[in-house]
Amino acid sequence: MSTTPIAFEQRRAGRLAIAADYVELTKPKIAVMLLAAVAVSGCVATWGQPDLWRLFHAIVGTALVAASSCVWNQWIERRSDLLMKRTRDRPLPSGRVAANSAALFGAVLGSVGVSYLAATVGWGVAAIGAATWLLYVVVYTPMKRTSPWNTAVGAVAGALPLLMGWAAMGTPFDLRAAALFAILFFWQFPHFMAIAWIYRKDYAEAGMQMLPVVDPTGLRPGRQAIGAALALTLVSVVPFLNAPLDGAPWCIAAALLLGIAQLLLAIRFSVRRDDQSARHLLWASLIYLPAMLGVLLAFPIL
Ligand code: HEM
Ligand SMILES: CC(C)=CCC/C(C)=C/CC/C(C)=C/COP(=O)(O)OP(=O)(O)O
Repeated sequence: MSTTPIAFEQRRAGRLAIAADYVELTKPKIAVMLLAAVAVSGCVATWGQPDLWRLFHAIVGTALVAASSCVWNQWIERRSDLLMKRTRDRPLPSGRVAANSAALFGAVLGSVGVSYLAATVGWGVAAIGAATWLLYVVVYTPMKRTSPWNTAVGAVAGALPLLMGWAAMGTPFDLRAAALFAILFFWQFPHFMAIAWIYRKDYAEAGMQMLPVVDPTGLRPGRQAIGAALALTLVSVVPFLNAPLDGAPWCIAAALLLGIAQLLLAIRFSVRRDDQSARHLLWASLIYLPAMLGVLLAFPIL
């Protein structure tokens, strides 16, 4: 029996939709920003002259392990995601992907990713990847239901991949590596306090103990956003100190400017504690990080 063009097109559209669901399970937007940060970390570790093959392997391996962690995070939260408007249409709660298939997908991605890292850039990087996976999936994800300190744990998991990019270059950890880690760690507080404020009702309904749920006045979330934005601004100049490069003053000025702009929006959010100021802070965080990564990347060139 011959296949009509319409039936062929329908099957193709169906296959594409399934593929899109599996991609969605890996949280691709977060992954893109995270992998950009890993790449920049590799560049900073080698003063702008990374071994491009090692960097490529670090990015591919980190992408696989991070994707696996996001699939498992959604597998664990497949029921609570159904309770939140923001997440109820995800592939698992909506039923478009079966729980078993997602678990298998996540397991394959994770084991291939850790093995790939071990084979290409070494066991050290693979071990950081596995530890980050465990922290995100086994510690952070259940902790969202029990303590507002979950964000601090999630922020460690979010920042550790930077050390994977660094270690993949064979450079020993130093003050600059610690500064990069601290930049991504602190960045996540204004980023997430803004998000958690915007979705505080959703989080409360799903039983998630985010800070704006525990403190609906917004005072503590505001203070946490300000404190972290201030720490971020201070630590963001560290990679440019004591460096034998001419562009340091320009990079320090740019880092301070970006940090102060975000800090002002964190202060505004803390004073107003409304959705509009939270949205502005969220946008600022999504502009800040790529801009700061750009400054770090430009440093050896200037
Ligand atoms: C404690 C750590 C973090 C938490 C709890 C968190 C949570 C979230 C949530 C819930 C959203 C969706 C906002 C919406 O739907 O309006 C989001 C967006 C985003 N996050 Fe994060 N995030 C964290 C860390 C990170 C890290 C480490 C990165 C990458 C370096 C990142 C990159 C992004 C990007 C690019 C978006 C916008 C794209 C999107 O809407 O999916 N986040 N984050
Ligand atoms: C190498 C490796 C394993 C890297 C993992 C890095 C990674 C994906 C960190 C995630 C940071 C984070 C806490 C995101 C929010 O998750 P959430 O569960 O609060 O977001 P949601 O509510 O949208 O699901």
